[in-house]
Amino acid sequence: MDKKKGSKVGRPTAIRGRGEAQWNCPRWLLVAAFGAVVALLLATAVSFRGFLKLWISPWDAGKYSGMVEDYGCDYETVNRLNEEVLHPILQELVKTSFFRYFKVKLWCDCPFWPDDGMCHLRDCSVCECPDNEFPELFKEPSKARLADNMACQEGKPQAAVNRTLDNPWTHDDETDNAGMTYVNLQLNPERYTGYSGPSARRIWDAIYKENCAKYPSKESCSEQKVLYKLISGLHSSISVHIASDYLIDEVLQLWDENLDLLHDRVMRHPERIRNLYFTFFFVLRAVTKAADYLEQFEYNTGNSQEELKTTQSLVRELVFNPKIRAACPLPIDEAQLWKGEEGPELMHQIQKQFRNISAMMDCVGCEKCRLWGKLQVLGLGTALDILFSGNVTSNLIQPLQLERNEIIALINLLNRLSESVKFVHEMGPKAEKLVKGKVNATPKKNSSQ
Ligand SMILES: Cc1cc2nc3c(=O)[nH]c(=O)nc-3n(C[C@H](O)[C@H](O)[C@H](O)COP(=O)(O)OP(=O)(O)OC[C@H]3O[C@@H](n4cnc5c(N)ncnc54)[C@H](O)[C@@H]3O)c2cc1C
Repeated sequence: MDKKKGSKVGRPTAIRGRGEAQWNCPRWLLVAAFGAVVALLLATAVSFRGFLKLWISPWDAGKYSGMVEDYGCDYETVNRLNEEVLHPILQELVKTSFFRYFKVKLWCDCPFWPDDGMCHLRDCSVCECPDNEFPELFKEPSKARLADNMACQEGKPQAAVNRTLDNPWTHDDETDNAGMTYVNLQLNPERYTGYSGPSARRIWDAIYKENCAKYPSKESCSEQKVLYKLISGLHSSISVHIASDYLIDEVLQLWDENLDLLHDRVMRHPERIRNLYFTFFFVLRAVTKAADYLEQFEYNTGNSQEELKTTQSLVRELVFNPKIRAACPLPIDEAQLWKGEEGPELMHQIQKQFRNISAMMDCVGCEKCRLWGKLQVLGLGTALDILFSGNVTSNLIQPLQLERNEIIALINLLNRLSESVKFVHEMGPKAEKLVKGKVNATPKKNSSQ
């Protein structure tokens, strides 16, 4: 049948009865009408999903429900466990004199490029401890690591990756006292410092592009993905701390939360939240795996016996906590990683990447960010050491040996992550509603203009 003729015949007219008009309707018109209805239904579903996403809290909407990746524990349980058990213990623990002093070299030159960082705010600087403030016992190294007198890595990027160390994941060495200072972490909280721009961007770019690409290839192995998730989770945590303690007014020195920033940098990227939880759990897993070692460690600072007992009992409460063990009984099985022939080579490669990241902390152009960057990367390196060292060639397994500074870094890192998880859980939904409210309040452009 010719198309023109067909279309004329099919068009319903006023003089035809209803039934006639339906029967004579051409097939193309029915198909078009059906298509339109399907499209309408799809559009409604999509916009309803968008509506749900914006108005229901991300926890309620199931955005972050279910299992934390690679861990036998769901988000709700992690949040509850953190708020009821971990956060209160850790907050107490990091105030003790053992855990509040961190030994650090703050003034090494960047081994990768000329220093270009500038941070003008006074909150960029770190107030170092006067010599008489930190515990006398801390002046002695806690244990003899391979003493190789590692100095700063100036101008020797390779030196940062070729050393033979006890902890092959990091390049910090507590036995070398030259240029080391002690910092009271309680007086130098990680918070907004104003450090940003090309210097900060260059470091994050170098970390992600050169040392832990998100997915270097489609076949990218689980081990590479773990490294990416850990760094991304740490990055999320730093952003959360900036958002939770932000300088709203420099003149008035007014500090408050910045929920826009929280939303922009973290909440609107579900993957970054997932990585934060992953990193939190990873470090917690390391702490509980090293429970016996941590329990036995010498926490004496020369202060009162009372304080020593408090520190020891808080450590025990943390590492042997039955609620933690009962709540999430199936953690990541680290023995599943580094399998196969290429296991040892892969381990060396990823250790080298991580040491590069560690060395890159000397390029951070803001003192306080450098302090916390170094501490947290050392904490992550310690967690990696606890969980992975010795997994590749079982005949080389050595008993765990940690330096005092590594334990301080590990526990302070866990505390920072615990704070971030708590803030995201409590303030995330509010940040999302706030941003949605602003979007709704924006006057719509007049269509006739
Ligand atoms: C080690 C280090 C420590 C720092 N500490 C502080 C501090 O204590 N206080 C302070 O005020 N500033 C700190 N900064 C600076 C801060 O991290 C930001 O770089 C700065 O605030 C500028 O932020 P931005 O919006 O440009 O994005 P950035 O946070 O610099 O992010 C750069 C890019 O990385 C990607 N990205 C961001 N977050 C993630 C994530 N979670 N996972 C994967 N990719 C991501 C995005 O593509 C983003 O555009 C630190 C920087 C570094 C490198």
